[in-house]
Amino acid sequence: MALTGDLLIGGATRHGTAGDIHGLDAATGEKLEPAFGAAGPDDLEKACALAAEAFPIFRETDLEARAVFLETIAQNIMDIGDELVQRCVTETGLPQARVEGERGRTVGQLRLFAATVREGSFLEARIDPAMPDRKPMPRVDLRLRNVAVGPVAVFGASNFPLAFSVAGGDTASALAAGCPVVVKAHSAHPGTSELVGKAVQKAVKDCGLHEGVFSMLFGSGRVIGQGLVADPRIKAVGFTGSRSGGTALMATAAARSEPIPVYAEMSSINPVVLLGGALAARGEAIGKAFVGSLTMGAGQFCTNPGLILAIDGEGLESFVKGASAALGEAPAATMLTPGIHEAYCEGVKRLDGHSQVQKLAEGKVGEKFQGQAALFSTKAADFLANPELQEEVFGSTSLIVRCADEAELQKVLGSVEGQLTIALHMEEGDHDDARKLLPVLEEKAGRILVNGFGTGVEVAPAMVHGGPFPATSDGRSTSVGTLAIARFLRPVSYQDMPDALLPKALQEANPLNVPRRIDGKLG
Ligand SMILES: NC(=O)C1=CN([C@@H]2O[C@H](COP(=O)(O)OP(=O)(O)OC[C@H]3O[C@@H](n4cnc5c(N)ncnc54)[C@H](OP(=O)(O)O)[C@@H]3O)[C@@H](O)[C@H]2O)C=CC1
Ligand SMILES: O=C(O)CCC(=O)C(=O)O
Repeated sequence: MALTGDLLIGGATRHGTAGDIHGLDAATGEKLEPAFGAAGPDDLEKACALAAEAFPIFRETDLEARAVFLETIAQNIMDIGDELVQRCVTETGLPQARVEGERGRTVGQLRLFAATVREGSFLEARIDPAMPDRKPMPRVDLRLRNVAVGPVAVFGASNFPLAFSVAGGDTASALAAGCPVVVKAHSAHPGTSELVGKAVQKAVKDCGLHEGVFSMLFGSGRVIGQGLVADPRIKAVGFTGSRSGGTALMATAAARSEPIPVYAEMSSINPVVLLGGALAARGEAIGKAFVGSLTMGAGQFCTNPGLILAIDGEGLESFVKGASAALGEAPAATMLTPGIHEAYCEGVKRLDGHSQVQKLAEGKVGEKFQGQAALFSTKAADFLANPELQEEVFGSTSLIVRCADEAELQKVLGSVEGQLTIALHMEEGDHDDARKLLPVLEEKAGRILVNGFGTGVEVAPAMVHGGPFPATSDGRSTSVGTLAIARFLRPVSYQDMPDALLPKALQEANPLNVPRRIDGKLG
């Protein structure tokens, strides 16, 4: 399919006239064709108007029809074939196998949401039947279900050009909830975005849905992205990216005359705690495994292990030995954009130049836009005294914090900001120490994992890919897994509503056959 660089506004395509955006070859920095036309105010207006028009119809689509729509998107993405993989590899510098794997994850995610919609428990249907004879007061008939919140703005992420982008988890969960979506495409992979966007647009048509269910705009975040979040027809936002971008959108959403929720996944350094028994038993092996996680995808994962915590001693030295040896062999890797590469190099330079930080090891030197992995170390007291050492360096760099004892380890954990993940490495003999740490780990992170690393998030019902600020803007939510749908739903209660007027999910005969909690019990 020849790329056109057009905006997708409902069922139409049109070339934006507010400036040109070019994808870049991530490996060389060269401009790629075609030029993508940035959206202007009229395009934004049209996309939001169509989304608002589609909303009342789309939110009441049959569950089966909505599930088929999600499956059709998945199939249409697969039908693009190799062209999608090749364009994505060129625009992002990610290896082909990774892009193919991510495509599998993306379509798997869409199909999982289709199954979630069919199953129906996301509606949270509850019925508390009337008790006319209750004394001293009769009880009213109360019925509750979730409804979609309204049109959702989705910001594609640079580092997961498929799974967290145009048809990624935010879009899939918003559509599953019954919300039309307007995507602000990430300028780092516009060709990939157009191909996937057209697959979604075609699915809307294939399934006979209102054209306003999906639109996609190119343009600068500060202009078109801000305009989208400020538009009164948008009722929620999904975002994955930088802390500065996420917090800017939170401020815009909060300043509206009708404030709306922003679900932004932003900054996390994902502490890895190495307990004594594990270090003694297999410190070197953990060090080697850690480098695998650190360098995966050039370290451009929000779950990247950016902080290692352990009590100083022989065990930690064996970890350092294993990690340093593996890191020395780690090839440099092309980063997503020249800007992200530059930010990474600056971050590494900052750590390298810090008077309280020592460099322990480096990966192989690379070419122009390739990131060289690095491992640093500092003392816990210095880490506590220098809060800037907590700042995320987005890429393959990590900092070891050497603690004097358990109390200092607890103190360091208590000082870190909210995280997506915290990993514990332990043996059975470490259970007592781990038990003492669990309360602070629960307070700090959305996912606590054992003897592993946070990279490579499973898309599953029990997954939490979230965490307290700044990991996300709302630690009560997840952007991965079936629970992600809850971000785009709100409960409505119906009191003494005649059966004929009730939504199907709450009618006495349960015509949708959805799970319901009757008088507090699942029936
Ligand atoms: N923790 C994580 O998961 C991730 C963190 N990052 C961090 O972000 C840095 C830059 O990467 P990038 O992916 O471009 O992330 P950004 O946050 O810069 O961009 C993400 C999206 O938000 C838009 N945007 C950025 N700033 C604003 C703003 N003030 N108002 C409205 N929209 C905005 C961007 O548009 P436009 O590009 O047009 O400005 C883009 O579409 C990385 O170096 C890394 O530090 C990146 C990816 C993931
Ligand atoms: O680790 C993963 O698979 C997902 C990571 C992620 O959400 C991100 O890097 O933005």
